[in-house]
Amino acid sequence: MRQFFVTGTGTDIGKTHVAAAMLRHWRGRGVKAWALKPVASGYQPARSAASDAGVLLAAMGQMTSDAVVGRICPWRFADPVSPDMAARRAGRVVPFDEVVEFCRREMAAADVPLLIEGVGGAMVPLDERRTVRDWMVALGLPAIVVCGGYLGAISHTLCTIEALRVAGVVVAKVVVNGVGDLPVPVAATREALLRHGAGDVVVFGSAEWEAWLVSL
Ligand SMILES: Nc1ncnc2c1ncn2[C@@H]1O[C@H](COP(=O)(O)OP(=O)(O)OP(=O)(O)O)[C@@H](O)[C@H]1O
Ligand SMILES: C[C@H](N)[C@H](N)CCCCCC(=O)O
Ligand SMILES: [Mg+2]
Repeated sequence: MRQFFVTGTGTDIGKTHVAAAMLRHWRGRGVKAWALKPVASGYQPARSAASDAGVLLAAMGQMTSDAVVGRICPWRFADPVSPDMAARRAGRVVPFDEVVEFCRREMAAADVPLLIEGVGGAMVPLDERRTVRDWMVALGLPAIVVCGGYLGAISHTLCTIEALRVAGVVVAKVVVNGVGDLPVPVAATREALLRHGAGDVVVFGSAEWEAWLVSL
């Protein structure tokens, strides 16, 4: 099954960037993959093309407009904060059961590869009780965990993986997306993660990454 939940160690870590690369890979091979970004905070309708959903739609070769974005991103909130807070500020809530139901419907209908991007890191609150991790547990999809190469990334990544595993979420792949000024080469971050039991770890854009994509 080529369905994955794309999460990460935090916000701005490259979940959308990695998911878009996967979509472009499939599209380049004539495979019409699909992606969802069901819940987004920091969404500006006037800048829909620059939103996560807009970037994913572009990678799928789809037109972007606020209306089209709504198809893959039904719950959009303006404030660029944790989705529970962004929803509250808008006088709304993130309707957890509806979000899960929306994803399940899309999963059941998909006869092409499907990616579901979370929001922020794996333990980001969706409402007063539930986090992204609860959403992942409800869907039961294998996870792609995107992490960085910054100083602190190793611990953040191991903590994220631990939090997922203890809840029964299968981590299919950890993707080290080391951008910017790095304290050590990304390969060294990967080696450290491997040594400490992170599982299957690849550096984004590496030969192993490409080989994995081809194997999917
Ligand atoms: N490998 C990379 N090379 C170049 N730019 C990158 C890379 N990874 C991420 N970026 C850029 O960094 C920014 C943050 O990445 P991205 O939007 O994918 O993060 P995210 O984890 O999806 O964030 P959010 O929590 O808001 O969903 C974007 O502008 C993206 O284009
Ligand atoms: C606005 C941002 N790009 C994401 N949509 C939301 C990130 C929430 C992070 C909350 C937290 O972990 O403290
Ligand atoms: Mg994103």
